[in-house]
Amino acid sequence: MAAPSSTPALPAVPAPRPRSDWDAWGTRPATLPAGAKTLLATLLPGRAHPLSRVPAPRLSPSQLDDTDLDDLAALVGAEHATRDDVVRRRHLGGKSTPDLIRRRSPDVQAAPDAVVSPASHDEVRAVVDHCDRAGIAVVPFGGGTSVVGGVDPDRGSHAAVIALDLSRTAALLDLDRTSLLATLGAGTTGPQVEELLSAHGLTLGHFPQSFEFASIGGFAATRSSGQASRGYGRFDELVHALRVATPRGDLRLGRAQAGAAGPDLRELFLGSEGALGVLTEITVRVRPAPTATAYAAWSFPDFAAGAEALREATQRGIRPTVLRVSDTTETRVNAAMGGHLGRLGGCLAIMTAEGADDADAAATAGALDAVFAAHGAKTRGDAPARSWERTRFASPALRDTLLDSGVLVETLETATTWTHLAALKASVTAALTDALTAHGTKPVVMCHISHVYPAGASLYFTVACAMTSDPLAQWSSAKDAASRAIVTGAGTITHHHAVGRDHLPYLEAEIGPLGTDVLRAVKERLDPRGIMNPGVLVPADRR
Ligand SMILES: Cc1cc2nc3c(=O)[nH]c(=O)nc-3n(C[C@H](O)[C@H](O)[C@H](O)COP(=O)(O)OP(=O)(O)OC[C@H]3O[C@@H](n4cnc5c(N)ncnc54)[C@H](O)[C@@H]3O)c2cc1C
Repeated sequence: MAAPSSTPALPAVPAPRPRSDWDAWGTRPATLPAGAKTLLATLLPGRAHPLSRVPAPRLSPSQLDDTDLDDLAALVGAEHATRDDVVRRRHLGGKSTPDLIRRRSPDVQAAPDAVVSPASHDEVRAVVDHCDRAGIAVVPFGGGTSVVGGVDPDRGSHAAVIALDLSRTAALLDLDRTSLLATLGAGTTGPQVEELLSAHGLTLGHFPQSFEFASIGGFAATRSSGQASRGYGRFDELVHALRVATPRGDLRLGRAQAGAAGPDLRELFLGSEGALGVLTEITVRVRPAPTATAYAAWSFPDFAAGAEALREATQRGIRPTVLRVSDTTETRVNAAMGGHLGRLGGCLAIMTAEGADDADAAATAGALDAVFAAHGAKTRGDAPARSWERTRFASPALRDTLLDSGVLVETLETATTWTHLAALKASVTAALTDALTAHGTKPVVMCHISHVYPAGASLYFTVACAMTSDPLAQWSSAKDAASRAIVTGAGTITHHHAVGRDHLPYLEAEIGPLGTDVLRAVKERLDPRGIMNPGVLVPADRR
């Protein structure tokens, strides 16, 4: 890409972007693709419980008194501290399937008592100080795309809770072109980050499926992983420095490259999920935007062969940008749903590889091809990978359309070592299948390897089944069964969705009682009154 003719001035503020609808993913309903009807007939043998959207939800009344609202308004501007129901309903929580099901309930919806939107670190600092003094819980709210209950309006033991909406902090604050470091306001969303960086011929390369709405502060607070993680690294690997506002004071972490000044305190805040403080400014490693991309796909005879091929390629150091393989069920369902992927059998693997030029990108595809062929893979050209890239942000909106038809679709993820991968996949699949079958709704359980590392990989499950008349109980028992299979099967309770409130009951099985104590001690030191996101990372009732 040619260098821009003039360097845009900093700080630079991005164009505003539409937010996701309050009760769905995205901004407009998705149409089910061709082939979905056949799939629905298989999934819904005559007992659909469709769930409609609620046009005018009833919200819990605000518990924030006039004095506190006035005080907060004085800190951020009257129009940026509000108890208005239309604003509060955009902050009811995240976007898991249970969240979307709850939004369709005619019952009163638990809402934050106010939404407060600071525009800078100093305003965040002032709001946190006020809430600490007044005993008001604070839920940092980035894009609100959490799928683990991370942005639920939980008051804990406090009288009121605010959603601290960080969208007004969106900006490119600083750019060090020499070191390739960009400092961004925490509320900058994925597309805004790329817009701001592309003006300088740069990219961050972080593309989670929630890219369109999630924020850079949220990526850091949840240790997000993007679809291009093989090429660019997980989000935590992209973070150079952080500025944090905690109830006890401010921190600036990540002064120099590769410091050995004791334990790396950035790691305390990467994955801190708003429970320790507010990440206000994030300095990330950026790269020149890619100049060439190669696309390729293969079909493996089975998942074991695909996993083994990905392991070998990764351990040999072959580094495409995106690399993933679906199991046979997911490959078949995608083929039935899409039409794009034709009638592929076996297990589909796709790859994209960025390079300095076409030959460089093609060389990565060629290196993978050589490894994959030895594992029985057949090449499938570039169309499946191009099709995946074109449609990759569109599929989550189908969840809403499927709920309309009485189909529950939800995802969950884990990671483990290559040694335990096959057994973990089998046990989680069995747990989901058994739990949902016990409800009389035999599911379709699909899985793909979404992120690969030399020592292991992540497993991403998608589950679809007919919805019962109590879909929250239905999914809760399946999720519990899967989570138990994960923690007893050498998996992590989360590879990238984070802990939130939903995974908290399973965290101690992973980090042990001492690990839980360490987290509690850090929380007590930084947030002695427990105002920060009560119930996330540390149980609210144990403080
Ligand atoms: C359809 C869909 C697809 C998804 N795909 C992916 C994926 O591919 N990869 C992936 O990693 N995740 C994915 N997620 C999960 C989610 O998008 C990520 O967790 C994302 O990082 C959250 O960003 P956010 O800005 O929306 O954060 P929010 O949902 O607003 O917040 C998430 C957590 O971080 C805290 N938080 C947010 N901002 C700050 C801040 N500035 N300071 C301190 N704490 C903060 C919140 O309090 C909360 O605990 C997906 C979610 C959905 C709904």
